[in-house]
Amino acid sequence: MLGTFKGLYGAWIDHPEREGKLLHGGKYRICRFLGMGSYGLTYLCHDVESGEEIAVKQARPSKGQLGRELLRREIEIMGQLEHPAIPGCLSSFVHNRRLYMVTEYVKGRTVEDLIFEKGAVFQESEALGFIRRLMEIVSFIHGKGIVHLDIRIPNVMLQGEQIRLIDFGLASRLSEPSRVEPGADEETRLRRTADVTSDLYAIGHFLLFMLYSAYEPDEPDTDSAAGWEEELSISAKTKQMIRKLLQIDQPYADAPAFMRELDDSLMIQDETAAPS
Ligand SMILES: Nc1ncnc2c1ncn2[C@@H]1O[C@H](COP(=O)(O)OP(=O)(O)OP(=O)(O)O)[C@@H](O)[C@H]1O
Repeated sequence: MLGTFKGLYGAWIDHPEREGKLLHGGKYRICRFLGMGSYGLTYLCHDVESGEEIAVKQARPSKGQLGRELLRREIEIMGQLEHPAIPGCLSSFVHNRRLYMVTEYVKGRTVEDLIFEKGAVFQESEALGFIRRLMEIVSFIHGKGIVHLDIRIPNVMLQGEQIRLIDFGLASRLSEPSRVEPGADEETRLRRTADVTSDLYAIGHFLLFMLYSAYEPDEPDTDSAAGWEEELSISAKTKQMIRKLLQIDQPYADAPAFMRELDDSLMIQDETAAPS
């Protein structure tokens, strides 16, 4: 009974603000609710004065102090990451005792939408090329002593030809003590430990999603028990890189170690593709 009540109360207080509502003393107008994450509610807003589109994220009221704390961290971390591929954190404000973060709005599509809604297909060389560009961003973040810890296809967007990485809600400083609970499952430990190998592990899964976009089963609609290594027709080198990213084999020590191998592999692919 208490659980049901808590659930209903949470849904009620997390209800998104209405379109047209003015925030921050009339500075921003809500255009559209973009979505609810584990800890935040995000809106597309207009800056009333400049007419510019911006994204405004609010901590989910039902998450209380933890939600506010995580948003405060996200604001701090995003403030340290000035990079064309990362939406800039423009400001933050408190409205009706609630904390909000203002960032650039990315007008594009997530890789998740591209694959599952648009039916985009990434062949091996395209997927590797995309990952190489994404790794430039990941490597920049790591260089700042930060790990993203949530690199997934809904958090990587394509704006025109440019890749943009969003959602730093779980990002962490490399020096921070781990926030993974001692009894956490293996997958959580691999993804969320504040270490560069966690982002590389996530990149391994990201690459698999891209490669599966081109996968055509021999018999459609039958669930195969085979794993990715049997199902995907990809080079032995790509398989080897994925095994290291997923920590099946000795993992890469850092992003540059993976990028060096990736560059070699892309060069070999180019040479093989070039007409003789
Ligand atoms: N700067 C941005 N520009 C464009 N869309 C954004 C931006 N930030 C977030 N979004 C979109 O807003 C929605 C909600 O994002 P949010 O980060 O709050 O949660 P989430 O990514 O859905 O979930 P979680 O935080 O649990 O991973 C998502 O659809 C996301 O693509």
